[in-house]
Amino acid sequence: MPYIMQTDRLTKTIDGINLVEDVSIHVEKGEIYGFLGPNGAGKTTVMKMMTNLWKPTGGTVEAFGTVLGPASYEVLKRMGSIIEFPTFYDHLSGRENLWFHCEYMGYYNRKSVEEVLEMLRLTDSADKPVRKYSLGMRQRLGIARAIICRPELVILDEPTNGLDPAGMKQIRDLFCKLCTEYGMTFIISSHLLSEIEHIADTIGIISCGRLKDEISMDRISEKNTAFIELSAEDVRKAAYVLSDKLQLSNFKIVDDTNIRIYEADITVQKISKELMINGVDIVSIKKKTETLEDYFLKMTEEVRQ
Ligand SMILES: Nc1ncnc2c1ncn2[C@@H]1O[C@H](COP(=O)(O)OP(=O)(O)OP(=O)(O)O)[C@@H](O)[C@H]1O
Repeated sequence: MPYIMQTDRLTKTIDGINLVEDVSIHVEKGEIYGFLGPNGAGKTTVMKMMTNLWKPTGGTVEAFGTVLGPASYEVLKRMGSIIEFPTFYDHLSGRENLWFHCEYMGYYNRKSVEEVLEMLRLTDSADKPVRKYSLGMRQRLGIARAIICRPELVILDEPTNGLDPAGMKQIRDLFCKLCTEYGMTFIISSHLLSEIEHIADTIGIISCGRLKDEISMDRISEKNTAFIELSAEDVRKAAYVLSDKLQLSNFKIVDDTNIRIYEADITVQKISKELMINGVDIVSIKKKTETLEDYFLKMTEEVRQ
C-alpha cells in the first residue's frame, strides 16, 4: 500500500536531547489520521519535519512517494498546513491575506477565496484587519489558508485551538466533508482524544517522543477489554484478598479507592463474596468495558506519572 505520507524512524535531536525518536507513521490517501499525544509529546516536532520546516536528525519523511529534502518545493505545494499558531499580515484583512497566499502559491482562483471564507464562516469579518480577529477567528483563517489551494494533504497542528465547542464541531464536520467530497487527506494533531475519536480513521499515539501505537479506529474498538471495577474502602486490603485469597494477578490499583480486575474467568459475585468474608467494605463493584479514553491514557501513562 503506497502511503501519501510516511515517516521512517524519524528522529530530531537538539543539544543532545531527542525530542522525538524513531517515529514511523503511515498515512493512507483519503483518510483522517489523528495524531494524539499529551503536551510536549513531540507532535509539533514531527509535523515540522513532515512539512520541511525542520530537517530530521535521523530517518526520513516521504510525501507522495518522494523523500523530502531541500528541493521539495513541488511536493510541498501539494500540502496545506498549520503548524503551531498561524501567522498573518495583521494589518491586512482576512480576505487580502487569502488572496496573497493564493498568489504566492500560484493559485489564481478568487472564487475559491470566497468559498473558503464561507466554509469557515468568516465572510462577515472578511474585510476586517486580522489584528482585530479573535483567537478563534485567526484559527479559522489559518484553516481557510491551509485548504484554499485544494491541497491533497492537509497537516494541522491542534487546529481547534481557541474554538468554542460549537465551532469545534463545525470544523470537525468540515474536515469530514472535505475528506469525502474532495478526497483530501488530513493529519490532525490533538492532545484530546475526544476531539478526533469520531472523525479519525486511524490514530497514531505519541508519548515522550516515541510512537506508542498506530491503529485503525475499527481495530481499537475490538481491542476494548472488559474488566471488573471494584471500589472499596480499603484498596490495599482488597488487593490482598484478590491476590492471596482468590489467587488473581491480573488487576491494577487505579487510585485510592478503585481497582480494575482483568480476569475473564471470575464473576462479580465470587469476588464480592470473598471480600465480604474477609471484612472488606465494598463501595461498588461492576463489570465495565474499557473506553477509548482509557486506552489512550494507558498508552500515554508514562508521561503522566
Ligand atoms: N526548539 C526547541 N528546542 C529544544 N527543545 C524543544 C524545541 N521545541 C520543542 N522542544 C521540546 O521538544 C519536546 C516536544 O515538543 P513538541 O512541541 O513537539 O510537543 P507537542 O506534542 O506538540 O506538545 P503540545 O501539545 O504542548 O503542543 C518538548 O519537550 C519540548 O520542550
